Formats: sequence, C-alpha cells, structure tokens
Amino acid sequence: MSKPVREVALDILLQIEKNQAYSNLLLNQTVNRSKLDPRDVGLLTEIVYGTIQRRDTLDYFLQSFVKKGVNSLQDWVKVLLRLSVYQLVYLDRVPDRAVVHEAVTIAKKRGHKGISGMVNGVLRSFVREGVPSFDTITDETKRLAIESSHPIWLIKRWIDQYGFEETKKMCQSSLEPPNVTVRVNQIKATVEEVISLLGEEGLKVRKGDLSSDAIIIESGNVFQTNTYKQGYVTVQDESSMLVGRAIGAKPGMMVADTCAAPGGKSTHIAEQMDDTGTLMSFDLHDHKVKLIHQQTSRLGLTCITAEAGDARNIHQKAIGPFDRILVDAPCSGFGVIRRKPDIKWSKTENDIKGIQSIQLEILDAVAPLLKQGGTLIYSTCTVDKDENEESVANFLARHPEFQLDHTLKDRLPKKALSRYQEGMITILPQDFQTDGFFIASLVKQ
Ligand SMILES: C[S@@+](CC[C@H](N)C(=O)[O-])C[C@H]1O[C@@H](n2cnc3c(N)ncnc32)[C@H](O)[C@@H]1O
Repeated sequence: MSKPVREVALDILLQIEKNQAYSNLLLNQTVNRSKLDPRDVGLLTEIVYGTIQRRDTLDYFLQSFVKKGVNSLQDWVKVLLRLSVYQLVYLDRVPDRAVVHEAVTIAKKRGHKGISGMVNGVLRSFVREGVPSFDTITDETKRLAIESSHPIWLIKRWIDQYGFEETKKMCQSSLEPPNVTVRVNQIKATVEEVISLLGEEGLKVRKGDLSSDAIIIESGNVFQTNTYKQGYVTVQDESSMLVGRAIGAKPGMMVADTCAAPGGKSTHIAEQMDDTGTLMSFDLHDHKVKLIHQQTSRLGLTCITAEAGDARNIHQKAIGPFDRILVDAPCSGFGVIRRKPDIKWSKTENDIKGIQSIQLEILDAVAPLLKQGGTLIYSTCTVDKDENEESVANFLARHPEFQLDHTLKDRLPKKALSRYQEGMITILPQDFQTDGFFIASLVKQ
C-alpha cells in the first residue's frame, strides 16, 4: 500500500531540512516514483511548499504550545507539527479533526507513546485556543520577518536597499502562488493562434500582463497538451521573457549564451533569430546541457549548439567574436522565492559575496569575445542590488570599453520600465506578480 500523503510530505520536508535538497526537484522525483492519486499530488505540493514558505510563522504559532520550545523537539516531530499547523491555519478544505488524527497516527508509527500524546495535546490545544496574534511583537522589522516568514537578515538587507514599504510588499508577494505562463514560439504561430489551440485542448488561458510573447495558463496542465508537445510554447515566467527581448538578436547573427540551462532564454533568442545564424549555448553542468537539447528538439530549433563549459574560462575557447552575448548569471535567486521557497532558508548573507565574485569572473571572461558595437546582456533572477547594480558598476569600472546601453528601453514594453535606470531595469515580484528580475544592457565601444 502506498504511504499516506502527509507522511510523504513529512519525508520530503525532512530531506529538505537535513540535506538542503531542492523542494521542486524532490517533489517531482517523489511524484514520478509514487503511485499517488492526482488529487493527492495537489495536496502534497500545497503542504510541502506551504510549510517551507511559512516556516518561521508556523514556529511562532507553535512556540506557546510546546513547553520547552519548538527547537527542543526532534526534527521529525517539529516538521510534523509544522505541516499540521500549516493545514489547520491555511487549508480550509481539510477538517481540523482529520489533520490531528493523521498527525497522531504518524507520530504513533514513528515514535513512542509519549510523543504521539504530546503531538495530540499540542494540536488539540492549538485548535481550541486559536491562532496566536502577532500584536505582541513590537519591533516592526521582526514582526515583518515572522509574519511573512523571511529571515531577518534578508528583511534588513531589503529595507536598506528598497525601504520598509517596498520590502513589505516584496515579502507579501513572495508568499503568493506564482502564475504558470508560456512563451509562444513565434516561428510557428502567433499569440492569438496559440490561445485558440490551448482553448481547443480544454485549457483556460489569457494574454500575458507584461510580455507580448506571453500567455497565462489559468487552469489545466499545459505539459499534457499537443500544443506544448509540438513545440508551440515554452513554459517561462513573463519577466524572464523580457531578457530574450532585451538582447535584440536578429536573423543571421552570432550569439553566445554562457549560462544557458535549461534553455529558456536560448530558445527564445533562437526563435527571434528565425532559427538562422549561430547561437552557442554553454552551461557548467553536463547533465543540464541535456535539458537544452531536449528543449531545442521539442521546439524544432536547429541554430543552437549546446555544450558543457565553465563561463569563467570561455575566453580560452577559439570562438567569437559575437554580435550579442547573454550572461544570465548564477545568483541568489531572491526574485523567485515564490517558486523555490527553500532559497529563503538555504542561502546566507555570506553567500552573496561569493556569488557576486563568480558573476564578475564570468563578465570579465566574456568581455573580449564581443564584437565592437556588440551588446552584452547581464541578467539575474534576484532583487539584491549587490548582485545587480553593483556587479554592473564593478564590471564597468574595470572595462572602460563598455558603456550602459540607453537603447534597452526601446526593446522592452513601456510597462516594464517603471524602475528603468540608464540601461538597466529591475522588476520586483510585486510589480506584475511575476518573478523578480534584473537586466542590464552594455555596449562595447
Ligand atoms: C539562472 S540559471 C540560467 C537559466 C537559463 N538562462 C534559462 O533561461 O533557462 C544559471 C545557470 O548558470 C549555470 N552556471 C553556474 N555557474 C556557471 C559557470 N561558471 N559557467 C557556466 N554556467 C554556469 C547553472 O548551472 C545554471 O544553469
């Protein structure tokens, strides 16, 4: 018999807690291997993401019900209580009795009688006494950290960079479920044509809010449609689609994408090149290069070559010069917390300096490979200014042959320019309910 869904959720959450495993990868693996009913897959996903997303809020709720404090508990008991309280507070469709009963059954199976009694006592008291208030937390930064479940160091950093009100909005929008959006392969069809194809296959869809290439999937599984399988669309966030537009690639050009897997932006660029010219895509990891190959063959694109390579050494290859180079750099990922909530807990403030130095090494390495007059696009899916504006400023200080490109704004929709500054745009998650993104365009003189 297959394991009950909450026990599967407990196993996944424990692996994430102990091994810093990625929630999305682990969930996919588990769903692919298990015999879960499709309705249970929905509940499992909701419990796993929700419990990670609200971790510190849940611990705050539990604190007054656990005598010696939440941190005194064994990991599995702590995680079991968290996922149970998550359901009690945030999931209306699960009756309280069922949540408590399931938790006690799991505790009996995994621990001794004392533990199942404690789990029963804590959860019953919680149901009886109700959700604790945040009003006792007087410090507003601490309150925001606990109420929105973000580490306090990150909140302080964002307040320094964006101010309190913008930080509050960013935290709130990081808790919202992300849209599922697809980018239309405009070699094969127009946005309108694909909207009707998806509609005929039973999906509820509408035009995107930010990008002219985008369709938002309101209901239905796009991966199971023929429209997807036959290469009419690619699943991609709307703000990420702006990068493909920012690069301004044209048919016949020589283009390099240095950090390319799984290929979302490479395939967009190739579509704009009308699948002519040459697009050389690289990624550090061999296994990820396979993902680029899968996407190019599904989309029927032939102008992309993809191979493993460290972008920090790319100048040693006998390639180029290129008309366009994209560095979609490895980054802290703080713009995609809605999709990967474990980022909040796995990254530390110290990591940021290390990531920034890799970004600069990559930028330094690609600089000689660009043609004179060519464009270098630097993008990240983070909102951290050290990895964005500061990385660009550092690069420009060392490379006087590069300048910020003021024509960037002409290649992007007007709507996306609300935070535009001299050749750079920032999109925060609260602006358009998309991922947070940063794009800088640099021209070589
Ligand atoms: C933000 S992701 C790229 C997403 C991709 N551009 C897309 O649109 O699908 C960053 C990628 O950089 C790769 N990476 C990290 N360090 C690298 C390096 N030194 N050289 C090349 N690729 C690297 C990672 O494996 C990861 O796939």
